[in-house]
Amino acid sequence: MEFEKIFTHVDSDGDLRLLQLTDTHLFANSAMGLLGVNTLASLEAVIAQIQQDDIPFDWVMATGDISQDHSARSYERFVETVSVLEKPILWLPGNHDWQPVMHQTLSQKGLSRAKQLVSDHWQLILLDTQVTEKPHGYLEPEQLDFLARSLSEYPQKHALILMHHQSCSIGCNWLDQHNLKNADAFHEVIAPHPQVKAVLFGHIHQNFEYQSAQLAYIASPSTCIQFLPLSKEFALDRQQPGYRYLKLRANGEIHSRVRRLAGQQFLPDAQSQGY
Ligand SMILES: Nc1ncnc2c1ncn2[C@@H]1O[C@@H]2COP(=O)(O)O[C@H]2[C@H]1O
Ligand SMILES: [Fe+2]
Repeated sequence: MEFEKIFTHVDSDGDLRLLQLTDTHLFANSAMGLLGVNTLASLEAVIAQIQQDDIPFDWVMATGDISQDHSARSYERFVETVSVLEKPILWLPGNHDWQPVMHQTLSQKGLSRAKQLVSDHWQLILLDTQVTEKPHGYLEPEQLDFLARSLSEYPQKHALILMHHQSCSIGCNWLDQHNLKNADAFHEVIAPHPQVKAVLFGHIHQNFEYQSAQLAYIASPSTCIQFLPLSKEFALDRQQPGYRYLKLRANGEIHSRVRRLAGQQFLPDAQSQGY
């Protein structure tokens, strides 16, 4: 597999500004929902919120589970809906995505295939952790090699690593069984590279931030349904859909926050036991 790279230049303040959108779980049929939440309507509401918030950003990062039904139409809907932001989008696959259709459709709709973004002070590395038709994640040797190579290539630039699955425990037992299975191998690769500042992920459908001795682990709410933090068993949250904003400073600091929709418009079916 070929890993494409993009070079980008940021304005004089040196900050690289990102929006994270994750786990949109879209369908071909715009009337369909996940556990009672219409996923296209909730994504549209999040996009409208972003426009209203009017925060300056340069790139959109889509961290997986774009589609819930594997259809080309669901991927088209993603691009059509997010394109109103008029910003470039980079993406990586989640456990629910169907990569043959995902690659083809997103490329046809004009999205880059790049998995490395190199800026003045930062590089972003987007990894594929998908294990076909399994909810947990795994980094194949090819992905670990790509990561190691990219980090060695730019030792002077701060690094943000993006992937779908969590490489640390998040305190939800039922979700932690669907984690990155070879997190040890991942941590071995990044250990000699102190420029790695954070790993940004999706999958857990909740806000999450944890700073370890070496790096920060950061996740964002889904644009549809939310899982209850710190719950042993499957449990939904009444928190609303949202997105994350990140400002990557020239000095290596990350300033970030989560923004959720106001109100209670998107509430999942409280009786649901999973999907
Ligand atoms: N009740 C459940 N128990 C365990 N796993 C579940 C349950 N319901 C859904 N899942 C899986 O857990 C995953 C977590 O987020 P995903 O969006 O990847 O999709 C979810 C399903 O694949
Ligand atoms: Fe998901």
